Amino acid sequence: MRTAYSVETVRAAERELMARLPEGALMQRAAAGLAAACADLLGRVYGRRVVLLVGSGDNGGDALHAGARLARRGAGVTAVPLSPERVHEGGLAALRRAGGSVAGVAGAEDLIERADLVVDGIVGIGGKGGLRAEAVPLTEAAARARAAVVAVDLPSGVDADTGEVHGAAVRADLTVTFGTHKPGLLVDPAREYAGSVRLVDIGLELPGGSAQLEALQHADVAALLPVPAPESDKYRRGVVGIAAGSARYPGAAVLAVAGALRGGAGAVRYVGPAADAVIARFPETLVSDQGPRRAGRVQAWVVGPGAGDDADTVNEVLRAEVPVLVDADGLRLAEAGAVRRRAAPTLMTPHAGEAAALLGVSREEVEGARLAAVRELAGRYGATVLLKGSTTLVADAADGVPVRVNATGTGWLATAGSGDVLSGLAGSLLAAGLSTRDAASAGAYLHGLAGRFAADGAPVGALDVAGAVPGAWRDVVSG
Ligand SMILES: NC(=O)C1=CN([C@@H]2O[C@H](COP(=O)(O)OP(=O)(O)OC[C@H]3O[C@@H](n4cnc5c(N)ncnc54)[C@H](O)[C@@H]3O)[C@@H](O)[C@H]2O)[C@@H](O)CC1
Ligand SMILES: [K+]
Repeated sequence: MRTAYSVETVRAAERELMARLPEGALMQRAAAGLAAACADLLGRVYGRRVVLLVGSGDNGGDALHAGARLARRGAGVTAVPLSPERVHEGGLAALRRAGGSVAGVAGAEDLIERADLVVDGIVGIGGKGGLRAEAVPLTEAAARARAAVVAVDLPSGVDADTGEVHGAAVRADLTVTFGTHKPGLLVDPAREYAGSVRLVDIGLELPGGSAQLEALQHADVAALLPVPAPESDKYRRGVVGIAAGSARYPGAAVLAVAGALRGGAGAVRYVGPAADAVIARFPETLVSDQGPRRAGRVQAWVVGPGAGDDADTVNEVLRAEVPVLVDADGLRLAEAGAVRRRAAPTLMTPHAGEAAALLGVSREEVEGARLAAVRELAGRYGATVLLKGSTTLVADAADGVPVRVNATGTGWLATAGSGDVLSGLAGSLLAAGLSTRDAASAGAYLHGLAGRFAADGAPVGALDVAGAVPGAWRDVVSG
């Protein structure tokens, strides 16, 4: 599992460690890791041209000390301090001793254009707001140039704690981060600015249980997925009910069932007006036209995909005493009070547009502040909320529970009906006994991986994604 900690927690851990180490030792660890990452990227260090963009704090200090290491290996290193009156003195002296030079901001754009590598040491976890004006032309020059851009700790200008980007920010090819991931490195839009991320261990000890974010990996998901025991039968494995589709949108029912059949439940019950279409495609489905209450026992419900305006079905499902996943039209039709009053857990799965409608803000606001939006929705509804997107987030209503972030997705998943497959898949995991948080995060993980496998670099349809879920499942459990 990858975890990300808040700036406040990182600072406290750093203070504690620094008190036990000789002065400057921590920065040397950071600089050594940074220099090694730069050397790997350059391939050959000798003779390469490196420009360091140096801010006024310790982030600039890291860049200067790493620059000194590269200069000692034969690179031509030039530091460009953005506020020459405030620069890390020890770092600057080390760079000079190693044969590096210092240039003013005035001619720096030319240097950047000729560089092989630009190191962004403008700001790290001490940054407030977007980049200041004097840095913007330099970072634009870096983006234009053929040089690789390596960000120190964080791309300067992004918000470490929230992943928000207010104003200009550096776009890096690689971010070398120290001690732990910061939330901004895992959540869009900031994540996109970070490029690939390399974590350097500097010996920080972070308090267990206080992470802001968790990103599950194969082994974590494998441990969550249900495995049928020898004595299992279809009912013990769990039955998932799908109340979806309408005369107008029968396809949503088919797609939700397609996802549910691959999600580990022993049987899938379908309730709604698209039974013929469902049976034609998936004859193993148990269908009923009696409405959710009289459809027979289920261990979890999925309601909403393609529901149109059928509020009665949504409300009937919300009165069930089993976990309920609400998606798509169901999100609009479900009353907040009815969701909050439920005794059994609820999982809501909006995309940014649906989340924006529920919160009464614009889609851009949700996309720009995804962590805040998902937490706010979970709190308002007293539910687990899965906010879809390039980095899908899963938040619980309870305070202090790390938000899960899923990064297995691919842009090819942005295809009609893909969300219906996810709702069926996650609902099936709920019926198999996973908690709402685990079902949502394991479902998103498998769905993203299935999207990658099905797409393999080309467009795919939602049924292809459902068809690729077993392959994703096998990949996860086989490590
Ligand atoms: N504290 C530690 O123990 C360690 C810190 N390390 C490095 O130190 C960094 C934190 O250092 P600092 O606390 O000095 O903070 P930073 O260097 O991240 O930034 C603070 C400085 O930048 C200025 N600043 C703030 N916002 C700005 C903006 N938007 N544009 C331009 N300048 C801005 C501030 O006036 C201040 O001088 C980490 O990100 C990491 O790179 C590493 O060396 C590892 C050890
Ligand atoms: K930086």
